[in-house]
Amino acid sequence: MTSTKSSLEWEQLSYNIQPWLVETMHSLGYSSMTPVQASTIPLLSQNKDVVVEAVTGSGKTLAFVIPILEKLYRFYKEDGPLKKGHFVGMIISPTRELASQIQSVFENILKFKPEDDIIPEVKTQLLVGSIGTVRDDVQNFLQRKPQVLIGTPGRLLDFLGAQSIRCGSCEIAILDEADKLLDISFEKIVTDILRHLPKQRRTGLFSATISSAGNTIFKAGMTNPVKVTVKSMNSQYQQISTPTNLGISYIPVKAHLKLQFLFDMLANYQFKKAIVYFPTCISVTYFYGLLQHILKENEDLQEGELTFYSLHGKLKAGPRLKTLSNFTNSTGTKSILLTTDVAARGIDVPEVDLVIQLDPPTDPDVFLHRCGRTGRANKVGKAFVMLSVGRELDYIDFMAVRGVTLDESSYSFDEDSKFSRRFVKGVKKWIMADRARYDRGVRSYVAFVRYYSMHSAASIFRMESLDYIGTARMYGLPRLPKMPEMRYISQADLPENGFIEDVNFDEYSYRDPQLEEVRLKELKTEVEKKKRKEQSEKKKAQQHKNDAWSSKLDTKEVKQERREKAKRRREAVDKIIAENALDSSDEEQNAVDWKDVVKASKKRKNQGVIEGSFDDL
Ligand SMILES: Nc1ncnc2c1ncn2[C@@H]1O[C@H](COP(=O)(O)OP(=O)(O)OP(=O)(O)O)[C@@H](O)[C@H]1O
Repeated sequence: MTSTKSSLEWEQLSYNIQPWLVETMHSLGYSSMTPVQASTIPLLSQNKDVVVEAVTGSGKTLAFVIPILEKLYRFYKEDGPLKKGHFVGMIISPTRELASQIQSVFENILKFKPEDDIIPEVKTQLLVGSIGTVRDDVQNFLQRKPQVLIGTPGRLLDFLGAQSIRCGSCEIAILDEADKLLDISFEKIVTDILRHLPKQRRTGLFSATISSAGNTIFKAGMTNPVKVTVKSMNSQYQQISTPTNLGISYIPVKAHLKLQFLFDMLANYQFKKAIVYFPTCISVTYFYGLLQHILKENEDLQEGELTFYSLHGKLKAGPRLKTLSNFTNSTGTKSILLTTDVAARGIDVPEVDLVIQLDPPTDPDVFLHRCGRTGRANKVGKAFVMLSVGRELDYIDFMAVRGVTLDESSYSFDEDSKFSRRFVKGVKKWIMADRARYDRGVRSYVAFVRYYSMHSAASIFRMESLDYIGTARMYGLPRLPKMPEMRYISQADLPENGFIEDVNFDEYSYRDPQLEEVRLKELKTEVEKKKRKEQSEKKKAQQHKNDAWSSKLDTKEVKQERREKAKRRREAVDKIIAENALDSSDEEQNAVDWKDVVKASKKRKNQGVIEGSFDDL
């Protein structure tokens, strides 16, 4: 079913939810339901499985949180309090951040729950990796008795494996960002989790990008689910896959200017909170360091005008959640979260009004999720994606087919401005101040090239067309790293020994004294090795000269000897013939033949023919 419901009062829901929930929605400022809530809550609260595809920021979270609470009430009414070790609802999320955010949605609602209620207390438990141990989680669960579990796949599966955990009362399971949870990276764990749960439970799949393909439904163990689709309309009343208030633009830019462009935009564009997407974890760390330095040194910006935050999947769960909460709660300055696709899906920071992608993601669905971090819940948002001039511009048509319109950005940028030139100088100074930065830059660059090769739209993002040198310049690298992909650079363009800048690598030092000591030692060994090699080559060359002379002499002597041998043989044959001729005149012909035979035999020898008997000739 495709929803056409516009705003609908909570009181008008076709299924009567708890009255305190209706009041709570008003208290939280949600005066009416969003279309996805109006369509999904009655279905899931009763006895339907659902597959919900609704644009980013359309309120899908409440569309499953309310039915879970409803199921809980029904359970208490019909079966009384939960037995020890049991729970009623489970939500699976692909990231810790999203799991934690869903828990906060529950907490915000539960603050309004009346005390004199059929359920004395409703509790949730967060189950995510690298926060405590599974044993701690189990102990905590048995003590606190939460009715709803929210977690990431790995930890949830481990948790369910504990003997004291009972799944028999589980009435409802939700897969948030279901397409991600059922893709190859999580599928096995998620289907194992679902196997622990009772078959007669309800299941809901939610995402902004999900297909109702039989395979997905089969994997999730659903029977006859209802598909709910909520799209939005553009000004020409056409259905689109992005929220109406979200404007998406592309920036055609040369590869080496991307970072300059980004910094210029962050400094000059009006926004409150921005999310900037980088391709890999290491590139977030690398560019975070670089941009922090540029910011410190920059005279054009006021102190504290911009604040950067760095978030990626290689950080531990604790700092990750803390960074996101700091970014969410930041006020005053322009706040910028530098991140990877770990923060592409589900993250709801209502004040984010700008999203910038340095490159499109390898998966086109993720493009929608990244852009959708802004323009949520009818707020206005702007998303930009940088495309390298050339073949990458085909991405515009590629996304149009998917119902996503990209307009050309009107933001202008002057690469020769003082601001921009200072930026370039700043990058150079930063990278040259410590060779460890170059090493990290090289690793980031190599990781980017590998990332580029993983684009599912491989005909647009071709390895042959990537601007390797421009990209290395954007990474601030004075020298191209040696890697197999360098074969795509034409010989005419390939800089000699990979040098993009004139840098003496023998003097390029590490700031860390220990690293520098090792480098100097290695350099010394290298120099000595080189010297030894040169010496040995010199020696070899001399020897070769001598050898060549003596072998010349050798060949002269050998030839002479051979000539004399042949002469002696000829004389011997002539002698035999002369003696035989005296015996019989008939034999003269034979003598000539024999001479021929000897000649032919010699010829064959010289041609390398294996010699047989004379009869073989
Ligand atoms: N009925 C409502 N009225 C107004 N705002 C709402 C309503 N329901 C939810 N919201 C707000 O809308 C925002 C987006 O909601 P939510 O995070 O559930 O979106 P989503 O559809 O799950 O998005 P995504 O696909 O990106 O995960 C939240 O800030 C939430 O508070």
